[in-house]
Amino acid sequence: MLPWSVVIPAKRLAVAKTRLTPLPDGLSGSAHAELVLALLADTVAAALAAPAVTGVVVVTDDPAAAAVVTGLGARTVPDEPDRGLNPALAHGARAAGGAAVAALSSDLPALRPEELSAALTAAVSAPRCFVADAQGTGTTLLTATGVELAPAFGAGSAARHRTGGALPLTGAWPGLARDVDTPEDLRAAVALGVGRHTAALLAALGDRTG
Ligand SMILES: Nc1nc2c(ncn2[C@@H]2O[C@H](COP(=O)(O)OP(=O)(O)OP(=O)(O)O)[C@@H](O)[C@H]2O)c(=O)[nH]1
Ligand SMILES: C=C(OP(=O)(O)O)C(=O)O
Repeated sequence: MLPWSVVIPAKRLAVAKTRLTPLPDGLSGSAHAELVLALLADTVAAALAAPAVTGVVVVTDDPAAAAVVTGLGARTVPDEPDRGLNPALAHGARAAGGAAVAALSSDLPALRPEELSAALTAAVSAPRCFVADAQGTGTTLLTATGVELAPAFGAGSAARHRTGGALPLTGAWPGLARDVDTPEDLRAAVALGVGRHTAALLAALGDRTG
């Protein structure tokens, strides 16, 4: 098994995941940031627990996100060069170093460590591989072994990654594919079973709103 470095992007929590506004009336705006952070924390925790993963690098300038993910055992690097998601991922991949690097979405609360390990084990089939999201249009995992990561995340990224020569990987990894962009996605992730950070926050939000 190759030793994989996993790079996870996280822009400032307050401005991230604007499509995810499931919060009931009466909750403070900080609940949105708490939810974005819980999704990130569960993703990072699952990645760190994957046997194939030797280290996780989170690219972020958000102090709260940095505190939580370093507490879980990840490393952080500054959000440079401040030109958006793909340059940030390329920067994180260079900082991570190593011959096997993967970019992972930050919004996978139902990710299981064994799913990520299975996908990374399959990712030796080609120099660059990717896993599409549950819709089939986006990307949740992009891998590179011995070559540049060349990330092309963003709307419609699955087609871009395929056109750019990355091999699509499929497998029995529903939590890896289930990214959370909308309230509906969050419900689907909860149905799969979310990690402890997201589960605790949703329970607390339920208590706060009665
Ligand atoms: N470090 C870093 N992460 C980024 C940057 N842009 C986006 N991200 C992260 O990449 C992921 C996908 O980002 P986007 O698709 O732009 O937006 P989003 O936060 O998912 O949500 P929407 O506002 O609902 O589109 C999220 O985890 C973001 O935090 C960036 O410039 N730097
Ligand atoms: C960045 C992506 O996804 P999203 O905007 O849905 O988080 C992507 O699928 O490449």
